[in-house]
Amino acid sequence: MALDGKTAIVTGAAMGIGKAITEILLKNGAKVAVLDVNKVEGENLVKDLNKEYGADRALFLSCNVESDEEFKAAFQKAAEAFGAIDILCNNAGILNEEKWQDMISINLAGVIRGTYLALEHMRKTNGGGGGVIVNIASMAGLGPLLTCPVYTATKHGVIGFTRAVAAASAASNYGIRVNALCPSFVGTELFTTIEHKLGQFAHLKGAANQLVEKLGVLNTPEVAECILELVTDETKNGEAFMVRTEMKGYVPFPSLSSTDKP
Ligand SMILES: NC(=O)C1=CN([C@@H]2O[C@H](COP(=O)(O)OP(=O)(O)OC[C@H]3O[C@@H](n4cnc5c(N)ncnc54)[C@H](O)[C@@H]3O)[C@@H](O)[C@H]2O)C=CC1
Ligand SMILES: CC/C=C\C[C@H](O)/C=C/C=C\C=C\C=C\C(=O)[C@@H](O)C/C=C\CCC(=O)O
Repeated sequence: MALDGKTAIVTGAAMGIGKAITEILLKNGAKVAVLDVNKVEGENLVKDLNKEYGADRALFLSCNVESDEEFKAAFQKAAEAFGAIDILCNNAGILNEEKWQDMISINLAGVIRGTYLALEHMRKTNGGGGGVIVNIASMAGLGPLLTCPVYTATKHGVIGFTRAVAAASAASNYGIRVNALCPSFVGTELFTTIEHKLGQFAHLKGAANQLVEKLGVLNTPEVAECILELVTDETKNGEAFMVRTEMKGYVPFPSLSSTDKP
């Protein structure tokens, strides 16, 4: 899928990984709607991006992914401004084990909400042009992060939802691919402020620090490169792509097909 002339929505795009995703999509010719709850950061970013990439290439839309109305309105405004939507990156997420209900609401329900809205706008069986959705999960969606059980649960949920909806979209001829990205640690505000956001298992932070030592810390452009691969490779649907400092690749899952022997 070439990105020239394509249009994208990125959630949680005012900073961190979402900002890097926005930049790589713009660099490759797409127009991007930057959705975020942080109006100041979002508006400033879009001002700078439009100076760098050309007027009206980026659009800021204030949107909390927890709100059906705000998300719906943002999709509508982006579609009106750009003509259609081809790409959605469900990136908005938080890590705060003390506010675990908020994490479920943003990290998992927000991804489901965004995906279902995108299916309505983009599916070929509803007059749309098809497209691609990338959900930002985490390596914590593949295995347990001891200090963060609820964060781990939300990211496992994102991967399960992504795989199921991808298969359902293909079986329904929607023309929409859905994939998940699973980065290890990335040097953003979410990562650098973690110490203050651990809940009852904060005493295990030594183990988390050892994991950081072992896995290292990615930078946001490295993560954005992987998004580009998931967006442009039209052979990929229902995949989880893991990226770590020393390796990256598609994650194998056990086959549970009824034709397989146990
Ligand atoms: N930083 C890391 O180590 C890793 C992060 N991730 C995931 O990547 C995604 C982005 O994380 P980072 O860039 O690191 O975080 P960040 O904290 O640097 O940026 C998150 C952005 O999302 C926005 N946001 C938060 N709640 C929102 C809501 N309810 N609605 C709309 N926007 C909202 C924030 O205002 C901010 O601009 C998250 O889903 C996170 O779980 C995955 C693996 C590693
Ligand atoms: C402190 C949390 C900061 C950011 C959250 C973010 O989403 C990053 C997560 C990064 C790593 C997740 C690790 C998951 C660990 C597991 O799956 C463990 O069960 C296995 C641990 C290590 C495997 C390394 C290896 O030996 O190859």
